[in-house]
Amino acid sequence: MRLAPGDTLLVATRNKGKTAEFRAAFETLGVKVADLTEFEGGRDIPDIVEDGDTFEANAKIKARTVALATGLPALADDSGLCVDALGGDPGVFSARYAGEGATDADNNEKLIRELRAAGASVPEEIAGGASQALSTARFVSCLVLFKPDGDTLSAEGAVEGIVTGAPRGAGGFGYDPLFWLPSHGRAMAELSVSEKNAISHRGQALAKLLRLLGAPGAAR
Ligand SMILES: O=c1nc[nH]c2c1ncn2[C@H]1C[C@H](O)[C@@H](COP(=O)(O)OP(=O)(O)OP(=O)(O)O)O1
Ligand SMILES: [Mg+2]
Repeated sequence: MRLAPGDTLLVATRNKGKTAEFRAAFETLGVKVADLTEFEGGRDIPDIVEDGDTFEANAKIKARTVALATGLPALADDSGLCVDALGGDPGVFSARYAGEGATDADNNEKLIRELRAAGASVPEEIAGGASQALSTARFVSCLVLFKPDGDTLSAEGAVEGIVTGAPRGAGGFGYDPLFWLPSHGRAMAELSVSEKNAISHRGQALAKLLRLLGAPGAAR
């Protein structure tokens, strides 16, 4: 599959934060992005049950569902936060950490509560200037591009950071205000979309996927 300027790529998500990041990345290729709330018939696709055990399984479920419903190639992301002090949780359960229908605020509150209850902390030399550093962690993203002929391409990316109990920034979405980047001295939510794409789990996965598609260096 080739992505050419003027093409529209369907993204199998209802998360506007993800859409904004994909849109910014694909803009550099002249490729338009439409999510499930935007493309013709997208709203009619029922909520997709993400019951896979891995990010890749869930991304494939989302991409396949949308590609088969539309007859067009579809890109999906499944992602989450893996926190060391919680044994890798919430991982694939990140979106529903505080229960089905949980908001980002609910999930962030629960994360801080659980880490405080566990007495988690990070030594200053690792915390990299974070205040209230609670645990090392990584964001993970798996992207799957499902083509209507059944062919799939997938790519994964991860970014390391520190979960803090002191939210910062108003950008991004999800757990971004709690995710401190020692190398940048800022929280993920303090980055612009393009700064985030340049380092994030999703940005790295997308760069790999574009390389697999033969668009070297694009979108970063
Ligand atoms: O860059 C990120 N910055 C902050 N938080 C993030 C990020 N990337 C994933 N996350 C969190 C949000 C959500 O709690 C879960 C993703 O869950 P996930 O099912 O993949 O996405 P979603 O339900 O929001 O949208 P959709 O499934 O329609 O693509 O991990
Ligand atoms: Mg989801």
